[in-house]
Amino acid sequence: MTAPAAVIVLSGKRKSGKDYVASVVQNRLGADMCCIFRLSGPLKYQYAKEHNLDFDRLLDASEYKEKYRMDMIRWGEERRTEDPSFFCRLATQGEGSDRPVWIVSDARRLSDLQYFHSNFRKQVITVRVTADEDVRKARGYVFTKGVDDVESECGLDIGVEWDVVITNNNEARKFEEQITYLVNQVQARLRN
Ligand SMILES: Nc1ncnc2c1ncn2[C@@H]1O[C@H](COP(=O)(O)OP(=O)(O)O)[C@@H](O)[C@H]1O
Ligand SMILES: C[C@@](O)(CCOP(=O)(O)OP(=O)(O)O)CC(=O)O
Repeated sequence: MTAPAAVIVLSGKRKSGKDYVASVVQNRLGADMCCIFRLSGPLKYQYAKEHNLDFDRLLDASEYKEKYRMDMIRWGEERRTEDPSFFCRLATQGEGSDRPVWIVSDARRLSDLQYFHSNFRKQVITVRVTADEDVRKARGYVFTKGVDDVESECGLDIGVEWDVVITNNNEARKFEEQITYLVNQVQARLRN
């Protein structure tokens, strides 16, 4: 495997816009340069297989995914307890891993950040995507006990110094400036 030049690790609460930011950044850098990896990808794949569910429907921002979220969290925790880097490793193998920029769209736990920091110390750019609660609600967020008050959503709320913070509150100009700052950070690493 060729090591990537930059690894963007995104974190943020449900409906803050992690996937949206990942695709905006990918479009800016070009799909040939850049690959989006979701830690929840291999988790959902294996969970769907074991529970006879529709993997594709677990991938989009749908009610179907929300129906199974709590149980997927529980199931994923069991795997992570055995091996904290299990999903980080699986998610970043395979198609796209030869591209120079990786975007990991969904870090949730300190163990996720530790994995990327220890394997890609110089390349990592950590990014927190934030949005106000009313904005997240307008995008479909509804507080759910057992989901929004557990590590899956709160594990990185405090104690992390993010390299970049992107505020995604439907303020196009501010959003654009922050994306440009992030893209510049990536380009600096591509030049090194
Ligand atoms: N800046 C934005 N402009 C327009 N739509 C957005 C923006 N940010 C997020 N959205 C939309 O809000 C919804 C939730 O965003 P998403 O990226 O799926 O959030 P997350 O991955 O954090 O749960 C999606 O339908 C997405 O397209
Ligand atoms: C069980 C999960 O992997 C489900 C994650 O699904 P998405 O990554 O699609 O979630 P959002 O972007 O927050 O809506 C969460 C976990 O704790 O691993």
